[in-house]
Amino acid sequence: MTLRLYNTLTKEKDELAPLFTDADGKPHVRMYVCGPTVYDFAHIGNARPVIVFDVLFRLLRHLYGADHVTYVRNITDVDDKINARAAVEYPDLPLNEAIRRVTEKTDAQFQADVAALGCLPPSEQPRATEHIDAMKAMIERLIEKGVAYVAEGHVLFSPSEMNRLDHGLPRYGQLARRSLDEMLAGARVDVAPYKREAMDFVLWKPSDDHEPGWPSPAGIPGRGRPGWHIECSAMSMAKLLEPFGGGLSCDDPQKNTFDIHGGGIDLVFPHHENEIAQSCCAFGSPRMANIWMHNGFLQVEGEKMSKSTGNFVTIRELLNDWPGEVLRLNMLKTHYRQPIDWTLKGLEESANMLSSWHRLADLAKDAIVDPSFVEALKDDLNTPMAIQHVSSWTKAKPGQVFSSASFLGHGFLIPSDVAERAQLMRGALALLGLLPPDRQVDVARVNALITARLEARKAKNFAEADRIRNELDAMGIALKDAKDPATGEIVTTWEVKR
Ligand SMILES: Nc1ncnc2c1ncn2[C@@H]1O[C@H](COP(=O)(O)OP(=O)(O)OP(=O)(O)O)[C@@H](O)[C@H]1O
Ligand SMILES: [Zn+2]
Repeated sequence: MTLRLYNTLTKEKDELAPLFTDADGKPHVRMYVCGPTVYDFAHIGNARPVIVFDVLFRLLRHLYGADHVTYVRNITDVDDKINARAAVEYPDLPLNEAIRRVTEKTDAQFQADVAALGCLPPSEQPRATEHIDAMKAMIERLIEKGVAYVAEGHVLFSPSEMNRLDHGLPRYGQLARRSLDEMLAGARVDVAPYKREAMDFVLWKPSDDHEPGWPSPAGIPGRGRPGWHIECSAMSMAKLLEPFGGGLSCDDPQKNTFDIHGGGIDLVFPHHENEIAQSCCAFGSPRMANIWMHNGFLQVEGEKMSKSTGNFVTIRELLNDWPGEVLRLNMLKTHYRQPIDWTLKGLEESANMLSSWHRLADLAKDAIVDPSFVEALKDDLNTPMAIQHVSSWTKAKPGQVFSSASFLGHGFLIPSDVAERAQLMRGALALLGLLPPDRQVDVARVNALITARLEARKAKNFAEADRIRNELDAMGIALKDAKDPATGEIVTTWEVKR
């Protein structure tokens, strides 16, 4: 089966068909996920998209090869929430210096938190402040096309003007499945005076002298700063279109569409709708990204975990009590589109489950990736199904056919050989990012050191042999020497210490 992903745009599971081909003739997948606004500790709800799209990134690397996937997750380091936090936290510093301190500190915390949750660094993590020129170029293009206008030092995007353009572009509201007329009818009455219509949204706004700002686009005097939505349109252009032959100077729609765009379900409207409006109008392309994926909410007692309601627990706090892999597994037990209720009981179950998995994986030195396990992930990242499969390796009796009727309609055979099950377990855990760092054994290095130690012993260089044993010990590897009864030679086996 090819990889199928649920697409918010089509409301169906669509097959991924990468648009770009690398020089070696192999397909290249491009994925963009909206990243954090860096002003405060991330909560475990914010970790959900990071973990979900990390699993997808790992799966794509497995299916297409690590060199054939580009995953971009941005860092929003210009935002009024950041300005507000900086003024409160460092009232004695000039605002721009205070902002720099807040964003640097928060970004470092975020990177450390998500690394502890087993997430690989994305291929690129562009910062909004490094792409202001790209934002300005897009804004000027949108004004030229008549879908954006200048008013009182602001630049605003007009969804009504977009819908008046008649050239195969998406209608505003296509992703959210809401019509612009309905939205306008239901809009608030206290619309900012510089907006022509209630649904118009900000591309650029003026900055006071003490606020962060850059020379404004489109001949507007003075300084200003971008709105949130244009940041993602510009950064995805800079990282996923221009390096692949697309961009503002290219009017080939194929070259101005990338493969996957993701984020939490709350980003569908207005953020992603507005990203689509900006990008499709700027490039004249019918699609910004082919597949739009959205994760469901992490909830506490039925309510979305969020900063504003105060019902949140930070990743950092949870990491004090639980290994990152337990938090990660607890997230993956639920399908990414379903809501998760975050409970202590769930965490305890995940901890138990994971320790039995690790015990089995520790029996193996090598990893094998089980095709049925991968099939589950290829079906819209069905992690609960994949986990059910993995659990069967520890639970069911070897040799038994595990007949889960729901498992893609087939039963599957549990290998009777424990060594084989251990290898499968190691492969599955690596693909899900659930091996703790001390269990991610560099097998080639261990084997090379063991060979070197045996050679040292043969040469009666016992000091060197002991040094190597100590080095392996520090890596968490325990050695066992035995004599091969047939040849009389020393044979060394190893295992990961618990
Ligand atoms: N409870 C949650 N469950 C799943 N994803 C979430 C949750 N809260 C935020 N996200 C996601 O985290 C990412 C960062 O979002 P954002 O920076 O808007 O979060 P936030 O400002 O902390 O939100 P809130 O104020 O609601 O807590 C987005 O992709 C968003 O969809
Ligand atoms: Zn975005």
